[in-house]
Amino acid sequence: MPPTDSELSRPHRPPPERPSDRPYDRPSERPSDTLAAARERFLTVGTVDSDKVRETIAASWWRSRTWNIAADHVQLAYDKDPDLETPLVHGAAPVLRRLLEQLGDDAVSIVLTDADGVVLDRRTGDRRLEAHLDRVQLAPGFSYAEQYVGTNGIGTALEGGRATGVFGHEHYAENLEELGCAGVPVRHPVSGHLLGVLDLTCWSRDAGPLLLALAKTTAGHIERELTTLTGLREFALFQEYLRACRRGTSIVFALNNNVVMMNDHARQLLAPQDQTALLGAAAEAMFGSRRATLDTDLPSGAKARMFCTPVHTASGPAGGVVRVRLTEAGAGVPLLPSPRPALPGIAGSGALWQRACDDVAARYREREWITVHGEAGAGKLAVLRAVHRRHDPAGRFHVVDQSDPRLFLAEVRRELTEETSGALVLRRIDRLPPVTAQELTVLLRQHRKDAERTGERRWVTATHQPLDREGVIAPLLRTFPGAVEVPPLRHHIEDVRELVPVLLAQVASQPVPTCSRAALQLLMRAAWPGNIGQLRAALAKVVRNRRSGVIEPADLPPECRAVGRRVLSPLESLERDAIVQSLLDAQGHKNEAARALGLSRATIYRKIRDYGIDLPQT
Ligand SMILES: Nc1ncnc2c1ncn2[C@@H]1O[C@H](COP(=O)(O)OP(=O)(O)OP(=O)(O)O)[C@@H](O)[C@H]1O
Repeated sequence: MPPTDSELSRPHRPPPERPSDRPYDRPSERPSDTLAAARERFLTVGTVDSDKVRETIAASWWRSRTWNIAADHVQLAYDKDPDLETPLVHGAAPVLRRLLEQLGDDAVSIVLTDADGVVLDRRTGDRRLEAHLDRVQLAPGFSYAEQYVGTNGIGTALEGGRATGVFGHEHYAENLEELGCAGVPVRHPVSGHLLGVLDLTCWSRDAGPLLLALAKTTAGHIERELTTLTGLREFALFQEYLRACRRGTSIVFALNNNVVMMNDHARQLLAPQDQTALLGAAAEAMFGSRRATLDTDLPSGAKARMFCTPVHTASGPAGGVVRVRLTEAGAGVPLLPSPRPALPGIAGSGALWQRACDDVAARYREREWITVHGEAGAGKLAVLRAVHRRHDPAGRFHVVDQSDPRLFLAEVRRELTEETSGALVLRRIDRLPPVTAQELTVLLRQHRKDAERTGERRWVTATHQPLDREGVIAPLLRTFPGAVEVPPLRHHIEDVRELVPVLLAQVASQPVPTCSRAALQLLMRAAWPGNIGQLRAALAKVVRNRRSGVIEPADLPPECRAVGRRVLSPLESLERDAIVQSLLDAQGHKNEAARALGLSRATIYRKIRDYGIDLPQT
């Protein structure tokens, strides 16, 4: 049955003590002039009345302000040619048609957007509402992402990754104040990727709890259509992939527009830039309908032979499976699998993170003295500790911190006289006063000479954060023949998924809380300038208030909710890793990095901007 005006309308009850932000947002139940006054105060004085404004809305207002949205007029992005040949548009079409028939000429508009908030489809049976939506440009081609419009049902649902209602004066832009919107994210049924938003919009005075309930049901119906459409195709692809994996020890990929599958051999044997190059070549080969064998030169210098098998179903192409044989190894790429056992106590499988761990482990085996550098909280000490524990679980692991420079040298001297084959870490040597750094240099040089004579197996390492100039510690750095960089968290952001349970286990007592998918999405989109250390501190803050159960977006501190980036697909993460590595190899020279990857100059600049890659200047 279609909902009627009376079903959608809101019961008038007295306002609650505090606004609720329960699992899904509900329309405001307080008089609209109170909310209007709260909004006015926020816009003029910059304070939020937390007893009058729901938390989700307040967080979104802050984001809107960060994006410099003008509240009195909005400037929307317009895409004159949005992609309408997508599974989302096809899957949604019958569902939207049925709903419009049910709604008849009720004043409710059905809107479908893509993952960037660009309106793909809008259906309305009511002329007056339709004309108003045209005036506020809630129309095909215009983006209702929060960064253009501020708080609204579409953009705010996209930012939070969950069903969200925005009603009347809760909108940031004043020309939306007459509307009530309920936006629900629509996800790909297999990959879980965000595809877009289903939004229902009506006059604010008509909006009630049923609007959000109806939007959720409709989004559910679209996802079910997508399951039928894509389920068969992806199931066929998965079966073919498993068959290829079972056949032997070769590298296997399977891919289509939505999913990339890659077996362990691919991860272990291929450098990130080679993975990207192979996936690119495979994607092209998949356009054909026949099996193909291709020989490819990879960026690392390796050569590969690819056996591509397209997969078809009765309803069309489903993607393809590729087996790869490396015919020649490239620089630093082994031809045989090297099983990579997990390091104790730490998480992370992103390409750059793994590379840093492998590098430290290789230096450990040689007992090469190294410095480990990287941004604050990137995990420098954690990697050193884990590598040492893995090889010598009972061995001595001693850390000397620079926090008290007067005691620092005495402690290092004492430690160096210990007879041990354990590890010594000099932490944050960039903060040592110049005199201490000089004395330490002399002490270590002398010890190295003695150690070479006696064959001592002690492993001496130091950590430091990025240096503007090496300056006074240059001689100290030269005492360490090797250096390894630990990447910032934003360069292996997908590892947040693995890090969160490990960090929660560190900071919470039993039973350890878990993290909902929506909260995880937010954590994966935050900037984390303080890296893993900051993520750990944020989770410690959360568990002080929630000792068990499931962590939801509302539990997260504000720093996690000022989000600015979308979650990358597996293929995009690989590409981002390859670009970062190539830039590092080229000392930051973008043209050189583009050449090594076979990209044009314009493309690498665009990708650096899109992925938010921000490397220290060299
Ligand atoms: N991969 C990881 N898995 C689990 N916990 C980690 C990981 N990396 C870092 N941590 C935790 O994050 C916190 C910060 O890490 P760590 O102290 O190693 O950073 P750092 O780079 O040495 O910091 P600083 O720059 O301040 O010296 C620590 O509590 C550490 O245990």
